Amino acid sequence: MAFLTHHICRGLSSSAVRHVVIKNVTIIGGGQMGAGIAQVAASTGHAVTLVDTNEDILKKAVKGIEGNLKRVVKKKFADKPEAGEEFIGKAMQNVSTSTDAGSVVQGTDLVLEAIVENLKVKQDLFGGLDKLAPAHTIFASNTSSLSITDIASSTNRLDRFGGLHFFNPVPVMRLVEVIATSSTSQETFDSLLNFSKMLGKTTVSCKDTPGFMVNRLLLPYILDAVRMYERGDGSKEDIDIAMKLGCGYPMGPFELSDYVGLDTMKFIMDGWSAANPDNPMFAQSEVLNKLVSEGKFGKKTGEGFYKYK
Ligand SMILES: CCCCCCC[C@H](O)CC(=O)SCCNC(=O)CCNC(=O)[C@H](O)C(C)(C)COP(=O)([O-])OP(=O)([O-])OC[C@H]1O[C@@H](n2cnc3c(N)ncnc32)[C@H](O)[C@@H]1OP(=O)([O-])[O-]
Ligand SMILES: NC(=O)c1ccc[n+]([C@@H]2O[C@H](COP(=O)([O-])OP(=O)(O)OC[C@H]3O[C@@H](n4cnc5c(N)ncnc54)[C@H](O)[C@@H]3O)[C@@H](O)[C@H]2O)c1
Repeated sequence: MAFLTHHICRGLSSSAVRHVVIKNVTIIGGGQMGAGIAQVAASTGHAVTLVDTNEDILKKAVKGIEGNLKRVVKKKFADKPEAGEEFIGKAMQNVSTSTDAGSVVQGTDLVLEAIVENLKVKQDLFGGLDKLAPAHTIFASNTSSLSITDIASSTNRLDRFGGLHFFNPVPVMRLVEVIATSSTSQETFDSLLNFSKMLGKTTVSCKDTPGFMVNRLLLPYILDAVRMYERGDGSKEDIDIAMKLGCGYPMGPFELSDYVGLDTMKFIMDGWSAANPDNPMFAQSEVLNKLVSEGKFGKKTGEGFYKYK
């Protein structure tokens, strides 16, 4: 298990508050997001323990992190291959893995969750870890759009609970939404803000409102694109081209959906639909349901709206 570091910042500027300096991080969920966050945290000098349900997933995650670090190094150390190798070596040394979250949280400053987008599953995870993690440990969720307040309600550390919403792919996307509930303490918020900055990200401060900032605007856009396609008003290819060339977006809505993962997209939609049953925007999508029921989750399974094999 990685070493324990827990510092209280003192003697900063007069406006600064005491907060936990996050050095030792437990990331639960080694999928797209968890592995990406682990990569960035490890390469910025944090001791990271990545947790998932089985060894195969963790092996794949670690292999992916190493592969992506090579991409980073190719550009960052273009003229200094030895320094690049050293950078990768140091980052990889900072990563350890476990299939037992309970046994690794004792020495951690932050438990950051990036598991399936399901309220009950996230509550069960945090409820269990709350009894095992030290008092100073901060809990945070990378949920796309579930309420942080609802997730935190399974714990007794409401003041040490917040949201850290990263974007996919984490090593490339520069934003982190830092979310405070009405119970999140200023110290916890500052710790989460500083941690995100240490990762080299730009932060925005969000209240715990549905979809925070980005997804509150992105969700209606993507869902409208799906409806447009379902109505036959345009092909998915043309809608994607339209948004890329008409708006300068790097991906069209269907490419982006495949990139996010259609399983995750359906989880998000179902959550919003349950919370807003009368809003037609969140009504079930036949096309999305069919693809998900066929196991076509997008890029990660080789097929979604498009084929990747
Ligand atoms: C209904 C619900 C819907 C809501 C969904 C919400 C989901 C969620 O909550 C919010 C999100 O995340 S929303 C999603 C938000 N996300 C978006 O909106 C993403 C939109 N898409 C994009 O920004 C671009 O298409 C990409 C950056 C993905 C790829 O760029 P490209 O030009 O097509 O292809 P490229 O040339 O291959 O890569 C370019 C550079 O990136 C580098 N690189 C890539 N992956 C890497 C990795 N894993 N590691 C390290 N590096 C990585 C690569 O090496 C290269 O570096 P170089 O130094 O330039 O050589
Ligand atoms: N995909 C995106 O673009 C994106 C962007 C921002 C936020 N998010 C959010 O991040 C979270 C993860 O998304 P993802 O795309 O990485 O999903 P993913 O399916 O790629 O990975 C989820 C991982 O969590 C693991 N997992 C599930 N339950 C677990 C448990 N109880 N304990 C340990 N591990 C468990 C799974 O085995 C899987 O490896 C979701 O809440 C999602 O909404 C996703």
